[in-house]
Amino acid sequence: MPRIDIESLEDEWEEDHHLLSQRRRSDPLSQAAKDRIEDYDEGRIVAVDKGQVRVLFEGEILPARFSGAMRGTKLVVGDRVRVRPPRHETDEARIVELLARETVLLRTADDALDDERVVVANADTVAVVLAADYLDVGTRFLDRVMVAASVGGMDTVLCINKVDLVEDRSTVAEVAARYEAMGVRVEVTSAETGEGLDALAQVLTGCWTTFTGHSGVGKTSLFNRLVPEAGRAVGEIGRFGGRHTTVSARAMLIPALDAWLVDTPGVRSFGLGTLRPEELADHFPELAALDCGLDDCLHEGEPGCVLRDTTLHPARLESYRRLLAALREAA
Ligand SMILES: Nc1nc2c(ncn2[C@@H]2O[C@H](COP(=O)(O)OP(=O)(O)OP(=O)(O)O)[C@@H](O)[C@H]2O)c(=O)[nH]1
Ligand SMILES: [Zn+2]
Repeated sequence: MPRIDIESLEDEWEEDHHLLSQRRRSDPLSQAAKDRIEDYDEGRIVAVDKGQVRVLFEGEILPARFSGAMRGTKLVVGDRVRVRPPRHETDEARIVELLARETVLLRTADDALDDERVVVANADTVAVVLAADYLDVGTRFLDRVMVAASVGGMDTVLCINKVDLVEDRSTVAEVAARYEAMGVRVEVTSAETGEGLDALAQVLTGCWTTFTGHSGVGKTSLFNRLVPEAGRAVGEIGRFGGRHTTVSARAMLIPALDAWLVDTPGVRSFGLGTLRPEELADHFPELAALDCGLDDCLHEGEPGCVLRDTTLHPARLESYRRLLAALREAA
């Protein structure tokens, strides 16, 4: 499998985006044109590359261009849009309007919440894949993604993969229980032996799920097991090449499950938007449930803070403190 230079791909992505923004136009639309737009049916963006998109429209994946009025709008995978269908054989579909986003996943840490930072819109779930033999490092990453998912309005699912590699499963069980207690759904899997894959498939059914996880945890292997026809599904958006040749996200359908899996290559961490330090606790389920009775308490051991009397898992407390420090620095 060819290795890619993520830094240079990200630079390229930024350049493309810059070019697109320079073409920004702001022609006001006539009322008649607005009325026409409202008549068009909805589609869903399934791939974005260099300002070109593919849209799922009436069961088909079509290449599409932006209408003039859409210039300067950055579309992302998962966006709901209105589509003017192709009018003749050599015509392309046109995206005429972006509809409001219900959820967002942001790229990069601690940035302002703006369109340029959205990598995926309207996904239901973020699935974090961790390797069973690497849970210490993994849970720190998971804790950040859980906050990003919560800020963006999505649920988190934890997938502990490579469970065939650990003999003693007590750590896996402890981590699973820790997160289940917070209301996170946990699936324990092996892409090698097939363990847990049916349960994972169930979680994905009928949803748009964004997969994330460090390199080597087994995301591709899980995809390949879940989507035996992955080659074909990818082929449908073939112009964008294999998964390592595109820098934006794209979605793949598992037809049998009506599940869309979103791949976000080149995104190394997820941003927390414009979250203020005093809001962080709202996105830690164990802390959100606490009521200190103190205004804007950061739960750092202030006199009277209930955290003093609460047994928060030490690893979660450490994650909380680290993210708090990061948010303070960004503020
Ligand atoms: N033993 C074992 N090996 C696995 C499992 N899942 C994946 N692997 C192996 O781990 C290595 C990395 O797997 P990938 O699926 O490429 O991991 P990835 O998360 O897609 O990695 P990137 O593409 O770099 O982000 C490969 O050699 C896989 O065969 C598993 O459940 N058990
Ligand atoms: Zn407090």
